[in-house]
Amino acid sequence: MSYMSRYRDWLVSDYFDEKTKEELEAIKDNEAEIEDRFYKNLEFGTGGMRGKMGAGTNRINKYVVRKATQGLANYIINYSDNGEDKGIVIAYDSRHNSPEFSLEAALVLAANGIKTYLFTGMRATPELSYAVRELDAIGGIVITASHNPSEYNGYKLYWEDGGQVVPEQARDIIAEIEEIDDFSIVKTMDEMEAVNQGLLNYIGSEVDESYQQTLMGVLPDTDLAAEKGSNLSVVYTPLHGTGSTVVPKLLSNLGFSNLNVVEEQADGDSEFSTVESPNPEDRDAFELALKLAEKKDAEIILATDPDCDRLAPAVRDTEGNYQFLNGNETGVLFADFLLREAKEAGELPDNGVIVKSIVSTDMVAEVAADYGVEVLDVLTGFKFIGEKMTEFEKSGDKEFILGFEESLGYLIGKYARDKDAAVAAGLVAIMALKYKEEGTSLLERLAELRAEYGYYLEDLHSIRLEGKEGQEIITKTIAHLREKSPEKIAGHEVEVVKDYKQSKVSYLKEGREEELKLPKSNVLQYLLEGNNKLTIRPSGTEPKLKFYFAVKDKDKAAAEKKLAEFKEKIIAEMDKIMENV
Ligand SMILES: O=P(O)(O)OC[C@H]1O[C@H](O)[C@H](O)[C@@H](O)[C@@H]1O
Repeated sequence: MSYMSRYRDWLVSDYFDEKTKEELEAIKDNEAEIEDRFYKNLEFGTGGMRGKMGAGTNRINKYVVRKATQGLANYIINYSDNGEDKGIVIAYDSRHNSPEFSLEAALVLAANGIKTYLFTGMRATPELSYAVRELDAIGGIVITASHNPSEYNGYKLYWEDGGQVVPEQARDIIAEIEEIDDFSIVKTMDEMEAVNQGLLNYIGSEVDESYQQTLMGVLPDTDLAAEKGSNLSVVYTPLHGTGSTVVPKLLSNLGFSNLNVVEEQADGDSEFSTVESPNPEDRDAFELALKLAEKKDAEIILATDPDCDRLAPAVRDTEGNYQFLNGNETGVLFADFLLREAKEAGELPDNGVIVKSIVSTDMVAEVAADYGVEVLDVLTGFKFIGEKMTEFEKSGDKEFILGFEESLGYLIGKYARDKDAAVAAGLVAIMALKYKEEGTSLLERLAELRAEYGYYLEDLHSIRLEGKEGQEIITKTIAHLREKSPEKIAGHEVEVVKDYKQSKVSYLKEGREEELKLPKSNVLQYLLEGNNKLTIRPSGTEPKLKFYFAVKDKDKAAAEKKLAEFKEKIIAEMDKIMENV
């Protein structure tokens, strides 16, 4: 069906409400907008289904949520053992329509005879991951668009181990969703009736309590925090999101009583009105936190994204300035700290493993190697880290120590299968306190590690390319690079090309090829002479083409210079390619 006929369908069908029709009527003279809203169905990407809210098949709205949930219900009925009784846990964040979409999803499941557990207020994504395991459910849904701007919402899907569904399973679920070509066959039922029949169950504080206890249980040095936590001055911002339901409580339970929360951002405001984008990767999001930190003389600042699965820390240096730690730096510091502590306690497993994404720093492998700990690479997306954890749990082959991604996601402990900014916030505070007690600091420790293992520096450049046209540019750019593989990038000779879509590593000097052992994905990675690395991939969560730069050099000045030149040249080269595709 063409986008125009789909559009007309929505306008005339009795199934869609008046508000939806009015919204669609208003764009009747804007063919580009009609095309963008109807040329396809909203897709499942890295982090589930995510898009702008609004009427249309390529937007997120109650109809698309209902349809996706009917597909999920069919999948549960057709493929799972006893999934109807085990049920689905549903959580949501602070966005517009999040409570409504959650209830819609719950009622579709209930109408299909599937039990649901719905949180009574906004909750952090990692708490959902924990709750799926804790309640022994068949899966979970989180209504969130994570760190995207306020006009977005989304639908993250979890399976019974607490991890987001991985591609193979997602394909089967998507097939069920795609089979529904008529919205009106989607089942739903009355809320009270669902409650009375025991199909809809509201949950809240009891899960919060056991989640908090669990977090306390996996964190190291809680005695130190209980005794001396008040010595560390901490500023925290949930950036208007769900972090406010868990992080302040955790930090205070741990003993960090000298905690100041950015009041203006602690309210769950769906507009995220104090920030341009609620993404802790953006320095601008820290403006209010920095002001408060200066006022309160804070030693660390912690910021979490709206669904509280990403954490960005900033640390005060000896000159009183705040230095941001990116996901790679934080991941390396976590690995170093956890491994050192485990070794000192005589608890270092001999089959320990750290799992990270292919675009996260290789420095961690050097740190881990000194402890005899393996580092495993997976594709971008914490679901792949969660998948590995479940494999280890089943086989007993490896002992999971840490999972992290450069995109500010971390997990320690096996209580969840998604990244947890709350546990990461607790760990940063504990580490900052411990180093302070030892007369050093997080920044000094990072400098020591770089002095020991080499100065690794990484950076990310993203180009936002919206809509159908944007997607085409992204696809064509990567296809062009795949076809005309460059011999040199930014003046550096290309030594190795990893093409994750074709599952192929090419060693250009030796003229040999090997098979790549990861699932297929549209990623190109170039290893260049002089310890430089470039990775290119489309974002699976936002309309962006992403370039990841990684360099290594002898010291800070050399690495910074190298990275700056590398980045500048590559951006110019890519701009040229993109202009001509
Ligand atoms: O680069 P993207 O595909 O947008 O993904 C970036 C990140 O997005 C979300 O936060 C996912 O949960 C992460 O696992 C992923 O690393």
